[in-house]
Amino acid sequence: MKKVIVQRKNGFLWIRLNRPTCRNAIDYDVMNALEEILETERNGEESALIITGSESSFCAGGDLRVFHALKTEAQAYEMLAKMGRVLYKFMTFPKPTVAFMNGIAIGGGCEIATACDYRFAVPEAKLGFVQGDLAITTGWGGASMLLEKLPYDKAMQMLWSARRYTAEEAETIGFLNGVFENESSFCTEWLQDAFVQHAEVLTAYKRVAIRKWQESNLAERMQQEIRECAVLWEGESHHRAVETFLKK
Ligand SMILES: CCCC(=O)SCCNC(=O)CCNC(=O)[C@H](O)C(C)(C)COP(=O)(O)OP(=O)(O)OC[C@H]1O[C@@H](n2cnc3c(N)ncnc32)[C@H](O)[C@@H]1OP(=O)(O)O
Repeated sequence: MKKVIVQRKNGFLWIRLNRPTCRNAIDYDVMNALEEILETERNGEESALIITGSESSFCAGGDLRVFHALKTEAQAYEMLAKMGRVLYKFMTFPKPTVAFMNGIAIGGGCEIATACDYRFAVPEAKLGFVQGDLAITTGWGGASMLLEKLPYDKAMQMLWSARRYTAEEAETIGFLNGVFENESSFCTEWLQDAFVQHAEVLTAYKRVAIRKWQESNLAERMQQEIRECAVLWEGESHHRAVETFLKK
């Protein structure tokens, strides 16, 4: 079974995270697949990219079973920086990007969504930067990207509280651009009229945004954020919190 499914529908590129038994958590195979897709599809024919999850989850963040083997700061940094590079590629993808959160979006799942230009969810989705509960920060550059997308106080509220928000609350705070009953209503009520037909207009606008992020050294800021997380990762509190989850 492919862990990441690529589909082309009505001029859009769909990426579907496909590990439903662990709520589409991200492991190394998923990171590698995403990196390859983002490289090969940069100049593809589709006008925009949509990322979603299979069955009824978007993404439960990093695969805690796999990454719990990483104990030291250096080991953690290597993994975190790898996904950080993938999310920077997402953030600076030359076309519009959309996260359609078809269910739970937790931890790194919210970091992936933050890298996208737009974020939508189904009404029953729960969303949160829960990393704080695991005694770490966002480790894939999510905080730096969130501060580009939300007003300062709203971004910090989501990060500092580590709260799980309902879709309605996440829309109110500005993390979500809208809520749709399902993928089909998202497509007919939003996606099909969202973008002009002239693809060169879409990419030209995206370059304007990307230039701003390049000039404000977003890549470097994400790296520094990843270093902060790697330091905390090594701590006892983090390892204990993950063990508690894994013992459930
Ligand atoms: C490392 C980068 C930074 C981060 O992403 S930190 C955040 C990491 N993610 C988390 O802390 C989320 C942990 N998971 C949860 O809180 C819950 O499982 C979640 C997502 C709310 C779903 O709850 P439920 O729908 O009730 O499902 P459940 O708990 O019974 O889980 C079903 C199976 O999926 C597994 N799973 C869920 N999230 C996972 C994860 N992140 N890594 C590895 N395995 C994960 C879970 O262990 C369970 O497996 P099993 O069926 O018991 O074998």
